[in-house]
Amino acid sequence: MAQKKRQRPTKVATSSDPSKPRKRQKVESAPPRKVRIDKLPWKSVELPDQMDDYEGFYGLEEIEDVAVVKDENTGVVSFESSKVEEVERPTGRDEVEVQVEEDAGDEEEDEWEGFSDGAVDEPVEKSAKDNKKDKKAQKSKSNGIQPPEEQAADSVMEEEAEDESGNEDEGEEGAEDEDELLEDAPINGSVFDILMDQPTDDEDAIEVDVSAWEPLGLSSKTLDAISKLKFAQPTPIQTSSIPEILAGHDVVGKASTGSGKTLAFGIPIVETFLALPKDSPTRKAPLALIVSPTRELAHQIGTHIKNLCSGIEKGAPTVATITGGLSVQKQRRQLETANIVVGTPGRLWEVISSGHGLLASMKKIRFLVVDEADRLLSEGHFKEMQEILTALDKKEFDEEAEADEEDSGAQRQTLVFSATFHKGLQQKLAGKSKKGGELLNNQQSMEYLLKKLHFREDRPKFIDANPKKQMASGLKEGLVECAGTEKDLFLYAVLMFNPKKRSLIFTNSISAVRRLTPFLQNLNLPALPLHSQMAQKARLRSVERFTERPGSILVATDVAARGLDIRGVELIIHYHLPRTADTYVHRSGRTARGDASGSSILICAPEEVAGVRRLVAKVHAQADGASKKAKAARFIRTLDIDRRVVARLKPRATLSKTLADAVIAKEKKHSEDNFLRQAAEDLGVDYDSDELESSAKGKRGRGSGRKKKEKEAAQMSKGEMQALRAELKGLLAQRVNTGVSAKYLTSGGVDVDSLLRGEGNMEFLGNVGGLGFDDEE
Ligand SMILES: Nc1ncnc2c1ncn2[C@@H]1O[C@H](COP(=O)(O)OP(=O)(O)OP(=O)(O)O)[C@@H](O)[C@H]1O
Repeated sequence: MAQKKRQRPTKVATSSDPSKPRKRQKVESAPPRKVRIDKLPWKSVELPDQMDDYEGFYGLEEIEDVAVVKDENTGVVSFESSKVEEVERPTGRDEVEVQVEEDAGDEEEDEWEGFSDGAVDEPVEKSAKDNKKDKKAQKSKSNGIQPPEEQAADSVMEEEAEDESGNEDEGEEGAEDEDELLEDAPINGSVFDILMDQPTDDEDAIEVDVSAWEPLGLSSKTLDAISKLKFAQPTPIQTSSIPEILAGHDVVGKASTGSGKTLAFGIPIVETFLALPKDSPTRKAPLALIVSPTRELAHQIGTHIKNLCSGIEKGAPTVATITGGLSVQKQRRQLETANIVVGTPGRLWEVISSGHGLLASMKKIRFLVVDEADRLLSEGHFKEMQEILTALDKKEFDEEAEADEEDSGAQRQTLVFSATFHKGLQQKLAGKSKKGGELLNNQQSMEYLLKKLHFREDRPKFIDANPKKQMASGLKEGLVECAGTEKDLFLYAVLMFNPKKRSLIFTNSISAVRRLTPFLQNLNLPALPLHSQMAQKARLRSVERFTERPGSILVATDVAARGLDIRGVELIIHYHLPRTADTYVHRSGRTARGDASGSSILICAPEEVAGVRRLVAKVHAQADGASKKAKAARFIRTLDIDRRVVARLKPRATLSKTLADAVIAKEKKHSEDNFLRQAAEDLGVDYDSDELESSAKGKRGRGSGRKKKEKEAAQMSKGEMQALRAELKGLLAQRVNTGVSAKYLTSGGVDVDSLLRGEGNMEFLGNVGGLGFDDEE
């Protein structure tokens, strides 16, 4: 039975707000005209892959942009459409933009048309006209109007759930408010283009000698593309993985952060695509599925592979990035034509399982890549990964009929990459675990999932590109010990000792980010916040500014710990200790990427020092046979900051903290008041904050001291705050003189402002050699 469905007539976008970027222009549409229903361009509907009972749905067809009109008097039903060129081609018909037709059905676009998902790129053959268009797009970018394809790349940050105590859990999609994202989305520039350091047109022309890549057996097309990326030689993980993957093996790859893992799997995937016969149906279907735990990473990987593909003259694969926050319909369309699909598990599952034959084509992929595998195969993403893997391997009735055929899983290669693997996971992946081991007892689910990965070989090739180290070789590690209550002051001091360095400060809570950012800003430091409760636009803007402005400081939760590939991060400061050794590795991995060097400094209270040393020892455990304690001492130095200097910085830090706390307490009180007022209104009672407070009196419990302080801070008057600001300004204008020490006296004291400008007397920095604090290196 043919099912006919009436589609809502397409609205043509109009806007009263000229500042809002519009994808389509307002067009004069033809008036609706009566049409013959049997003459319309009906489209057959593909059935969902997951539907068990097809009965009654065979032959389902749909039509768009047709209104069903019932005559009130006669009861006769007729059909009207304003774009029916397929039926009756009217003469002199007003032009209707084709785009309208393409987009019909995506309801939200009637409201907002500033960005398209645009994640599928056509990386081939840019004509002069295209280049011109690109330049134009660049120009509009600087005007604040972003080309749609770039806006898509911008909408990438993962929305993490975070509890009050600041435990940030990078859960996937779900909780996201699409409307908010759409509203937030358009910002200047594509963060991921910036992150990936896209070459300019002029730079494009320069190619480097890539003979060092030749032993890997790549085609000249791929070598040319690598040459355009200016990567003269492969990194160790690329050298080891590429030939194994090209030889058809499953690979589990481990290599330190920033060591080029993306291209270690990206290059062989692209190479395999290029080697497909011209008429291979796979050229028009997905060849690889790359799953990543976070949106930003997925987009980074997508951009990275697209950059490689854009250097291929002809016939490059198309790449689609499928993450939450963007329209499912559009992503489905992109997926339909993509050869390489990168995405986060939640949205991937949502799109793949939405029907339209996508699952059937995804089942034929030749590569499944699990990036940041330890993260993807653990809590949070487990369920969605499991669903994807089950669906990819599930045989349909027609497949079952072909009993002799090999498992569909055996057709595909599985590539698993990370900088960190739990020992148990590593053993499991390498096929070496003993039955009854820790993993089996404690993580039955992971065991199950590993089986689901369905390696085609009993033992995948385990490649550990740097078995001695998880940390980048250019990384120096240090710790600063201070009283727990003085962490803010010491953070300020460490930053002062590192003038003009692009620094990333990690905290374990959103509230700490909220507090530390204004604390540092009050002290004239260029601090930017980043946490999961920020609006997406603000998050992207922070990353963008951090990327663009040398010497800026990003204060972030662990949302920034994995994968962010920002060039030139010189200093990582762990304001709060990382909760696990792996987090330490990933946080610290945001600096010293590739051949670069960088420092990682932990700020510890005395009671935290022992734990930190254990953690660092664990990270370096594989280095050699020395005792853990000896290793930790070797790898992490205690930085001996001159306490007299810190004492001189204290008055300004205290003032700044008082001001930052007051602003936050006021904001908090304001939102609490609003909440309680609303609750009282809902209950139909009067709201009296004093009454509430007096009823709470006497109930002294945990946190009451803090609450008292908060209350005092919230009550600070405008005048008092102004006075504090003036005092702080005065202090910041003064030189910080270390005074007593003959050493510093001879050096003429310390001018903090000139230090900030990178002009200070570096002797100020005290005895902290080896971490880039001084000129000794
Ligand atoms: N052969 C190469 N030569 C020089 N640079 C390279 C090479 N391969 C990759 N890179 C660059 O190194 C940087 C890090 O690469 P990538 O993001 O793949 O690292 P990663 O190992 O995945 O890091 P993480 O574990 O932190 O995610 C990127 O900016 C990339 O462009």
